[in-house]
Amino acid sequence: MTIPIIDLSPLWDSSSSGLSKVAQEFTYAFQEIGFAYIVNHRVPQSIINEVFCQHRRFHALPLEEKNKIRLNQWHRGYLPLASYQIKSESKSKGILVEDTKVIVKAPNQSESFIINHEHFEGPSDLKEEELYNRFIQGPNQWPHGMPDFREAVLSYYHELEKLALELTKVFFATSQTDFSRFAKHFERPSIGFRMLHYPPQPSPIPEGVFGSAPHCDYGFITILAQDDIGGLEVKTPNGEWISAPNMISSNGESAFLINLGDSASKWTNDCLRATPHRVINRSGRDRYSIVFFWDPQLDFPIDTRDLGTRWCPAEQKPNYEPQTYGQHLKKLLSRNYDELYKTIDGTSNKDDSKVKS
Ligand SMILES: O=C(O)CCC(=O)C(=O)O
Ligand SMILES: [Fe+2]
Repeated sequence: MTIPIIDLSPLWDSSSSGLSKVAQEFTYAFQEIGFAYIVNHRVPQSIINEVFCQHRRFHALPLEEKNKIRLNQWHRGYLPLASYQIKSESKSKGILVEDTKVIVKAPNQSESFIINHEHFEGPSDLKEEELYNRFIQGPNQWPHGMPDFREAVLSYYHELEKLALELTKVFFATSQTDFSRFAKHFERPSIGFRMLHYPPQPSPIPEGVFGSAPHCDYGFITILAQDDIGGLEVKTPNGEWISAPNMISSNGESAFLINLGDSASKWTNDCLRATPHRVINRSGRDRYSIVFFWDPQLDFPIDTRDLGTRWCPAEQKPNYEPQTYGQHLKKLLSRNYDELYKTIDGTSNKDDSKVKS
């Protein structure tokens, strides 16, 4: 099984036939393997090159400097090497990740710089300080004295916002649902942005030690850029791990890899896959990647019925109870970052949205 390549060119002529063509390829990719390369994405290569250059600069800083912006309670800042361990129990059709609990023996062998969306959500009569106290709402942290870093990160981030919105339209086209009905939920999306550095893992690599342990993403659509080191692997529906290296398209530009998170899979009643993936850096060299998590607003209701009957016939009960995206995300994040969140939220981490049969 291979990861399909989706050419986005037909999208750019703004015709409905172009959207349908891409949506067809998207449906195939996400019903089958749950990952795809996208080419002709219109993100300038110069912006991609510059953000990777700044990414390397940031991670080359002394630890003491990076620790000045250590990850805060709003999930923004620097997350040091091997500081958290994945306990995700996410599941997508036919591919269980539960077994990862048994085999993950060490924290992730990576360090990250993380920012999230910079706007504040909630009732407009709340003061900004009050909004800061709400779940994952708060200011980003930036390294001191590195304006070029901030500029490069934000240029790339804004390009990916535009691309993600186009991919969202494709997602709704796969459901034969009109995007305009949902557009307001993506006016202030929840965005997670993570620049990961994976130092070489010392050989021999013990079983159960990962750069990134097997997991499914939590949210809606993920757009990944990576250097040419390799190490990302994707679990196919028959249980095989296949590698998903960087791909340079025929026009000389880097392709992006896209995948869906659990909330998109739940939304489509498990018809489109959120596929487990992992990173093991066997290369002997440093690996750098940039992950852009594009998710709806926190108060967005994830309800299969809203997508019509494409994924769940009217007479069938959907697999999940409706839930807001915030409820879904909070449970998954607090499970994997419990030390960080236990002070913020005393509620249960159990995912209780699955309909009991
Ligand atoms: O670094 C990568 O290639 C993948 C990272 C990843 O899967 C994640 O952060 O969710
Ligand atoms: Fe991931």
